[in-house]
Amino acid sequence: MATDVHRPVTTTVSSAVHVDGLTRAFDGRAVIDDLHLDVRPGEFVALLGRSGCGKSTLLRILAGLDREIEGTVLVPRRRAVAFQAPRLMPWKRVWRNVLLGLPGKPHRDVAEQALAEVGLKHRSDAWPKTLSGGEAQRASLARALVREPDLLLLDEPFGALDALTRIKAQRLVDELWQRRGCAVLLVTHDVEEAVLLADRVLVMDGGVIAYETEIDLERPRGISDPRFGELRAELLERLGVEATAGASAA
Ligand SMILES: Nc1ncnc2c1ncn2[C@@H]1O[C@H](COP(=O)(O)OP(=O)(O)OP(=O)(O)O)[C@@H](O)[C@H]1O
Repeated sequence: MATDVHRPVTTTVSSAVHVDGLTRAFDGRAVIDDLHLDVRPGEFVALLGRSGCGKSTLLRILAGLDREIEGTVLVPRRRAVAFQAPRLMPWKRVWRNVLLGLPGKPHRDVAEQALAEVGLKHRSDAWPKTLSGGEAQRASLARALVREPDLLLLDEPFGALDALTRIKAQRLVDELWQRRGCAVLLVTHDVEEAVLLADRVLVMDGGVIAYETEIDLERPRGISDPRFGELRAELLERLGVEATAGASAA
């Protein structure tokens, strides 16, 4: 199911992401330095790491938005990305934003189906500026979903949302992932969010995946589970943050 970022050829590689010896330098400084990563089809992976360690750079490479790389990157042809800023075109109604960039002339129903999935069908005709932050983020998710991705790339999609909206958005992504069965790579600063949602959490440091841990918790997960606290503490330590009650940000 995977295809090469440079040469979009379908291969028989049985992973949703296969990265081998990836290096990306800016002005002679390698931000990603011989990185290896495999994501299984349908796996939910969260990527943590201190600010500036290269998380977004990696995500942009996987999205095919940055090709100035060395190494091997195999990803599915059907992949979609949602960023922290919803990036909606203000002059297009919500449903038209959802269809933006899709090949052919997809029917409005296609957009409305995706909007229904994120609970936003009733805002289909709205202008982006009239949406709340949470609604705009859901529209951005709908735009990713209409691509029927085998790999969904999320770059801090909840970062700008208030706490309550964020919890709702996390639940929505969890539901969508379970329903769609696509692989997800979620870049986040929030350790609790990572432990709540992911099958596996990676910590990026020094240009590589420096640490990873499987989240061996049943779903649905609750932060009151003692094992949740242990995993949270373990990851915070890896991020160089002292775990105190209530600390979650990397
Ligand atoms: N286009 C670019 N030109 C030059 N330097 C860049 C470019 N894009 C990223 N960088 C640098 O690469 C490093 C990694 O940036 P990146 O945005 O990937 O980090 P990040 O881990 O996502 O950070 P944050 O968590 O703060 O979003 C930073 O030092 C950044 O300044």
